[in-house]
Amino acid sequence: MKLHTALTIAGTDPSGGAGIMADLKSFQSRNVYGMAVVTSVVAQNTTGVHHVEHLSLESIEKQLHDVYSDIMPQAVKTGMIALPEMMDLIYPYVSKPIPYVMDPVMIATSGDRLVSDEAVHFLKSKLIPIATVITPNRNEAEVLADMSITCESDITTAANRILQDLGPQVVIIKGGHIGENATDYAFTKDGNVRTWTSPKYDTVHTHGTGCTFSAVITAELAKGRDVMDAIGIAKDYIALAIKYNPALGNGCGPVNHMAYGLLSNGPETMDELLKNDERR
Ligand SMILES: Nc1ncnc2c1ncn2[C@@H]1O[C@H](COP(=O)(O)OP(=O)(O)O)[C@@H](O)[C@H]1O
Ligand SMILES: Cc1ncc(COP(=O)(O)O)c(N)n1
Repeated sequence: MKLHTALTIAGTDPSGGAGIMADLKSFQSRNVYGMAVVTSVVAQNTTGVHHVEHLSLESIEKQLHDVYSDIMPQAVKTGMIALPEMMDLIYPYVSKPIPYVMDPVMIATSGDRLVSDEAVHFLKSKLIPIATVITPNRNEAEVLADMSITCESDITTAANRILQDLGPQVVIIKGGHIGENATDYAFTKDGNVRTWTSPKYDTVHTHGTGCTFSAVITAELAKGRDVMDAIGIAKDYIALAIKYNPALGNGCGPVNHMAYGLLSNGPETMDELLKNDERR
């Protein structure tokens, strides 16, 4: 049975809620073979970030080489890339002709900063221009567009600035931190705009929502799905994952990666997968 393949390049979360751990859970839930290159080892849990150790450039390079020289991913995402030197190293790998989803991770849900100012500058000048999709939350969009976002028209202005000045194909401004509902806005380079709305669940358990959302998009792009369809699936997935969160930990807990598969009639039952396989 053939599986689609996706790679995440990001930091870790030993408590399993965010970073690489959330990405691999998302890939697996969407029936995609997940691979992971670790950039930084982060001691964190639902209460916050407590220690960060960056891996050496040599280690990151060797991990990237071992993946790309053996199992070529069909889509790649980046999460926490804390230092500009790491971005330099990663750049040639994410510029390969496969979809590249960039989650411009800057600050954890707990409020802890995860990347340096210099890295943000590099993110803007180097990685975002080659991204297929970028998925900033409100704060990240404010930094990228260099303006504050307080209403819907600010979202449009910020997205247009990001598209024009930084040049990704699609920018999704996530509404987890804006408005009464959870509305996400996607703007494409060729002028399309789409929104997806779910109820905003009144919960503190949103640790790893951004990682999960962008990882599901990556998994769907690895299958060759259209970007807008991929975003729609990611939106349904994250809404159910938050709604049915397992309420773990003493702080902002993780989401439920089992919810979407169990509760939605997703297109990919095992039967359908096997049928697809026979057709190949
Ligand atoms: N309380 C919530 N209820 C429903 N959806 C939410 C909630 N918080 C975030 N989301 C959704 O989760 C996804 C990640 O958004 P967000 O939390 O803004 O990202 P980040 O984790 O990067 O801050 C988006 O699709 C957003 O709309
Ligand atoms: C290693 C790592 N990467 C990213 C996040 C952001 O998490 P969130 O998805 O809650 O914004 C995190 N807390 N840790």
